[in-house]
Amino acid sequence: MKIQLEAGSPVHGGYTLGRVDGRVILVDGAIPGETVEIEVDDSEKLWKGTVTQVVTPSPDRVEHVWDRAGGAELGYMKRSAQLEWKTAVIEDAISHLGGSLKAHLKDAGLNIRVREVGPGLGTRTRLDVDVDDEGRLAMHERGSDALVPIDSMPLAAPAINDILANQDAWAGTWKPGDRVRLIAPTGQGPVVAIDKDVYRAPGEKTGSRVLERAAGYSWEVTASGFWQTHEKAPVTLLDAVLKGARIRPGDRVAEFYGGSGLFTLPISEKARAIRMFEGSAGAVRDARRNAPKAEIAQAAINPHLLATGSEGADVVIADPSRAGLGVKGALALAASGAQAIALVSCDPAAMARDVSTMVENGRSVMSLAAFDLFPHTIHTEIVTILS
Ligand SMILES: C[S@@+](CC[C@H](N)C(=O)[O-])C[C@H]1O[C@@H](n2cnc3c(N)ncnc32)[C@H](O)[C@@H]1O
Repeated sequence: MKIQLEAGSPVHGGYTLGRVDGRVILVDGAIPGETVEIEVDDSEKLWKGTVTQVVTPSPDRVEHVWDRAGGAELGYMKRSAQLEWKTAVIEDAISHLGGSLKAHLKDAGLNIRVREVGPGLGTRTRLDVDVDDEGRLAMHERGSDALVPIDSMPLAAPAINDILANQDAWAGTWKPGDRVRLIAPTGQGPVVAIDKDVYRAPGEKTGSRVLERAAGYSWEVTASGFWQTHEKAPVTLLDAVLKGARIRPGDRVAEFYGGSGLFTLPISEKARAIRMFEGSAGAVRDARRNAPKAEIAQAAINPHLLATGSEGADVVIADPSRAGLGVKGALALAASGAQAIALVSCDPAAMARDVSTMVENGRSVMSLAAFDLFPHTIHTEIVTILS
């Protein structure tokens, strides 16, 4: 079914809100204010529509930076419009899921504004791709299982694009069905990781870890493990967390979801002591090498551990995955004796729930900074400091 409507405000997931005859439709591919024709999928209770024609284009509409495959959902609008979009999505999450948080932020004079971090293209240091039946590197079409062969990906760093453009030279290194990670580390030349094997040139294996550098520190990170993907993410998040939490030399710090030690290493140099918790065995091995002064435990983090692990800490840092802390986890941190809590959230809805839970249980937001570390996508990174 085709419908024409005016696209309303953006919401979580990359949609704008549309309304027809009082019914709400989630619209994919529109910019607020545009009149668009959409193909409606009415198979679910909540209708969704995909733009088939833009009737009245927004002045913010540009040629898509990457519509060959998924991974750049907002690539059809100017970067400034993407920042406004992401800001509106965070505000919407706070209004709908944040309880009294909206009023709390207003009273504290804190405005939300997603900040641009560097250029929109050429900044991604990791790209996960598949090998198709013909041995070509490929990505999934958005919302589909179909593989599209690629020889460039504009969001990725130039060194990754060099590998994509010269992939014939790598024939024989990977095979159909492989999952391949292309990495352009900040501290060394590019590598290709296929499962546990890492290559610095076609057929030429190298060590399993890559060197990352930021803010005068360096980390060795397992190629297949987690590391922030935007080249400026480490320095941006370190700055926001370290300055925001105001860690002093006498402080005892508890860190949860510490990964390979991005925050653990600098804090272990600044604070009296840091205890870090992380679930992945590989990340824990890396973190122990990267931050030998820290006490690092491999553990499944849950509300009980958030409570016991933060006992005696002056500062708590938590950087959970997309699901966030959860209400019980946020309650545990709110009840800790820490003077400062730094929460790094990569999902606006989880952030709104976690921060409002802490605010409604005695904590105050000192700052809330949102960074566009995933340009052209729907994702944002948010650092909230609470006292
Ligand atoms: C967003 S990453 C952040 C890592 C690190 N702070 C960084 O910026 O590089 C989240 C980390 O939490 C870990 N993790 C996620 N859920 C976990 C859980 N329930 N228990 C323990 N670790 C978990 C993941 O292995 C991952 O390393």
